[in-house]
Amino acid sequence: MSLGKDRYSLPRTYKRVETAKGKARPELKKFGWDTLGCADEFDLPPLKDNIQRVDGRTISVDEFRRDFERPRIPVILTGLTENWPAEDKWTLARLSKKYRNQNFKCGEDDDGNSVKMKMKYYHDYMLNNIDDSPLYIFDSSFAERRKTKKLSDDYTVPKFFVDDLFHYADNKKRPPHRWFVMGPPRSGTAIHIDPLGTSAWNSLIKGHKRWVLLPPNAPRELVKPMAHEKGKHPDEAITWFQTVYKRVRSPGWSKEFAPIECRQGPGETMFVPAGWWHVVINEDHTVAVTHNYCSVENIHIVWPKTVRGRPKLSKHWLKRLTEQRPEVLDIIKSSSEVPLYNMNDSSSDSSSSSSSSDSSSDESESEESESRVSNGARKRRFEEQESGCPEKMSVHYFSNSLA
Ligand SMILES: O=C(O)CCC(=O)C(=O)O
Ligand SMILES: [Fe+2]
Repeated sequence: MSLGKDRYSLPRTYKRVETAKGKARPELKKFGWDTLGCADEFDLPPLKDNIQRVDGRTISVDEFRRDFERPRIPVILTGLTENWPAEDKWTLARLSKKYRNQNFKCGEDDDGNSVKMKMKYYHDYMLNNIDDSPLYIFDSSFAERRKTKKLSDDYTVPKFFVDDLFHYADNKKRPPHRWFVMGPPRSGTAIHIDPLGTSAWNSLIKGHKRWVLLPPNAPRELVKPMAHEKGKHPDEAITWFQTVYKRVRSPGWSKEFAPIECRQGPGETMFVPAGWWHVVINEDHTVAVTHNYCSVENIHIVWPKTVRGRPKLSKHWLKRLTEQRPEVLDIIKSSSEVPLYNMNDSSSDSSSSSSSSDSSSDESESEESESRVSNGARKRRFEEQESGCPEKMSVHYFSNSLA
């Protein structure tokens, strides 16, 4: 059925792709990656675009906070990428030339290690694969690697998102927060809530993404594929769009949990407020950048989750915020589930958390480099916390709650 080696342009692509696939999704070895024939048959239902769009060039930061960030309303900001070098530089042709021999993360193995592929092979794969749910570049260390860090000069963090309070934590200690994202049609991100109560922005440079967002209080049993819907790709966007999508669009779906949907086009920046479920599928070849952040508007959500999930980081962060942003302490105090004075107490790791392995999860992520910088990895992105967050961050951050 599949053309195998002949499908690709470069002589080594087939081998490299097979190796990456074997690590990222060993369970597909027997079943195969293109067995469902989605490349031939899969069509998304007609679009019902009902998201608000606002011109990012004319709305002020205060207006954005008042109208969208504070009330946690999703919105697409237009016009923000207008002068970004990425507009010219992030074509497939230019990226695949400039970063030809650089490795990018396109998956994660069962032990949480990044699965990487050289850009030249990924590019060939991206253009020529017929996989049902293809490998997806979701790389959070691009800005830290000598030969790929220039990518971060190609865009500017929009003014609405500049005040990221995690910025006060040491860069090595803070959770992964930025991802270079590139993938073919049918690749995407399964339904999830972003980790640690962070909000996100996602600027699309090339191609089109279909998004569905559901409110934070939508019941997880209804928004995630049920056992009989999971099939061979239980944690993939394509499965969601083939199953749950019908449910959330049916007349029986509660108005309270009404979906917000759109097709995001080039130059559009999606704002995903803290706590919202979202699922994304690429309609064509896409290139994007996304950041997660903590601001004065969501720190009341981020703080208690960080204390639980990342106790050691929370102490370090509190110290820095006390020194440099004392005005946010009141918000922290009123959102905190434990008295802040307990935070210096050596017993607080266990007393402040729901699980005795909190501190070890914090230890394991605070130093290591590979998995802490990883997102996009199938595993990391989809493994869930008790509270229902699959991860943009490494699975190691949350090993406490995955147990
Ligand atoms: O562009 C995408 O695939 C969505 C990414 C996303 O939701 C995430 O990284 O949390
Ligand atoms: Fe997300």
